[in-house]
Amino acid sequence: KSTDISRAKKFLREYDQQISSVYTAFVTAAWNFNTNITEHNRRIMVNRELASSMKEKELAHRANAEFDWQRVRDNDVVRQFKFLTDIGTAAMKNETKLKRLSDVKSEMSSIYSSAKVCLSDNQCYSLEPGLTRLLSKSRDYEMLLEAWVKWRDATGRHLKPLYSEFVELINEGFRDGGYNDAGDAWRSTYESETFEEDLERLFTQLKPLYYQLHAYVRRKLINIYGEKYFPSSGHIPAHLLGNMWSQTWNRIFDILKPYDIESVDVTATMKQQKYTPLKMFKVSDEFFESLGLEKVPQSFWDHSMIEKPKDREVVCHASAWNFYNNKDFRIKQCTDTTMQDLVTIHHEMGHIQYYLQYRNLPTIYQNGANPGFHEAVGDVLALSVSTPKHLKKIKLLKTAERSKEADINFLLSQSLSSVAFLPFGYLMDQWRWSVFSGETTPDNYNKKWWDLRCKYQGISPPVKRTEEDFDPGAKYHIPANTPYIRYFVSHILMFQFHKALCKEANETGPLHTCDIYQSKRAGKLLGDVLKLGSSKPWKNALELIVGSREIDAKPLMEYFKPLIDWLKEQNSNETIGWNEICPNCAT
Ligand SMILES: O=C(CCC(O)(O)[C@H](Cc1ccccc1)NC(=O)c1ccccc1)N[C@@H](Cc1c[nH]c2ccccc12)C(=O)O
Ligand SMILES: [Zn+2]
Repeated sequence: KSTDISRAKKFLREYDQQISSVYTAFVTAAWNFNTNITEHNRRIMVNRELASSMKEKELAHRANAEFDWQRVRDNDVVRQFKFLTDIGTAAMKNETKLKRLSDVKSEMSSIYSSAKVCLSDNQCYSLEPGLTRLLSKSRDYEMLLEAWVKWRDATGRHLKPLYSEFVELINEGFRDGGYNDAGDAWRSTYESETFEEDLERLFTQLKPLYYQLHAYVRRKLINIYGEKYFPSSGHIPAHLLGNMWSQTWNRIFDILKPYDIESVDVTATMKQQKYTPLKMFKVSDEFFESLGLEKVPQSFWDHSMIEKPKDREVVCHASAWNFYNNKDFRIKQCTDTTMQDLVTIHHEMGHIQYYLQYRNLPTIYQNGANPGFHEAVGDVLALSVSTPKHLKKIKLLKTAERSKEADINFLLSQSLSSVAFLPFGYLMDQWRWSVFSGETTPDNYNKKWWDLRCKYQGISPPVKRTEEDFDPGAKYHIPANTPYIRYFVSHILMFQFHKALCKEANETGPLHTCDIYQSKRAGKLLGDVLKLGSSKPWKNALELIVGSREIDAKPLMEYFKPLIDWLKEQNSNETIGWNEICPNCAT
């Protein structure tokens, strides 16, 4: 076996050329299925995915057979070989099972994305935009309850058998790939021995902030809906928080807002100014360009799907696509004209910016420094866009007064989408890792889910749940098999990035008023980190942007400091927190 550097580099060039063409073929088929859900498109996608796995397997096998690559005296070559020989489920020995794995996953995706529910108003709704709008706007307890239950009937209930089969297959695949189970493989992408302890420490650090917010919101909701709906255990019924999964609460800001001044939710103004999805994407693209970062190419505007088509079923959940040909990058999103969707657009455009920044790296390095980095890029810019100062600049707000009341209103609004999210972002993969490890079996999927939801989020199911239900399956990322801890990591990272970029932009005020718009220095610092892709360990990338190698919750706490003090005052007569066990949970 060779350790010759030039021979190894020649193999890597061949690898890059071969793997990028099978990825382009697969991604194209996946795009066609996601933007037109038919059995025909599903089959083509499954076949292309198999071909891609076969190619990964063949090239990994050749790499191990021809090279003693761990001993090549070039760290970059060794890193590329380490990644390309780690092929995950593509190592599955039984190819029939590998095809079944792909079939089950695409069938779950079809069921979830085509699901509709008909309510007692004799209307039938998809998740987007119908149920999403209803969950945000309705203040009718029974209406919200019907939508919450029927969505779970239409998705989770049907998915449970498929998901339990899926778990067996994906675990077998990853075991053949050298891992204990799928969770072990997913956690390995963070290249850290202490990953789980680090997460636990971060969550514990942030709990007090979440508990204060929870107590404030619970009091406000009791005042609106009445004491009788709220269990004595201290939990908040899950369907009252403005979101189908209670993961972000910003959509009920209007009933939570502390001071009656101009609202920072500019949805109404966007509608008045006849904002279209295209205009919203242009606003986002212009922000990236103002930092001296890349604009999206014309092909992005030609091929993206930014509105829900009327004539076919599509996967509406937003996503950003790299076609691995250095020129084709797209977003698929069923955009609604809301402030929330303007933030989501920045999130997706952040993925595209990462693609554009690392497009010239070898394919094997075209990933985030870690998955949390990829999720954080757009959200960092959204922190600047959401400031009253910026919204005034783009004429979505008339005044941007700096007052204590305005600051509290703004910080509360921001906390409803980032602080409220933390326990959900943390628990999703606690549940999934326990399923992959075998600790949670199909006969207690739902019990484990509600134990975690009750314990970490302090929410409870509004009606009794059983093991016929499969409530995790009602959230996109479970049937889509998309890891979720990346969003928890990104929610911490984004405030570290924000603090570093604000300093670079010479923004001196309080962190929550900082807007990095048009700062070429901030853009340069961010761009240099994104250009690394996954070519360096993520702690190196983190050190480059924030000057430390550790994920740290302090910038998040600093950002919300004024709010924490205010919430403690507001909650002086409240019982903070809730009992571990919650009512209505699976018996
Ligand atoms: O799922 C998304 C956005 C969709 C995505 O951009 O993360 C998308 C998900 C996906 C992954 C894999 C296949 C299909 C869809 N991820 C990407 O498009 C993507 C792009 C490049 C690299 C990795 C992922 N957001 C999460 C959570 C979230 C993100 N930002 C937030 C801000 C506040 C609150 C919640 C969130 C959610 O909706 O629960
Ligand atoms: Zn994302």
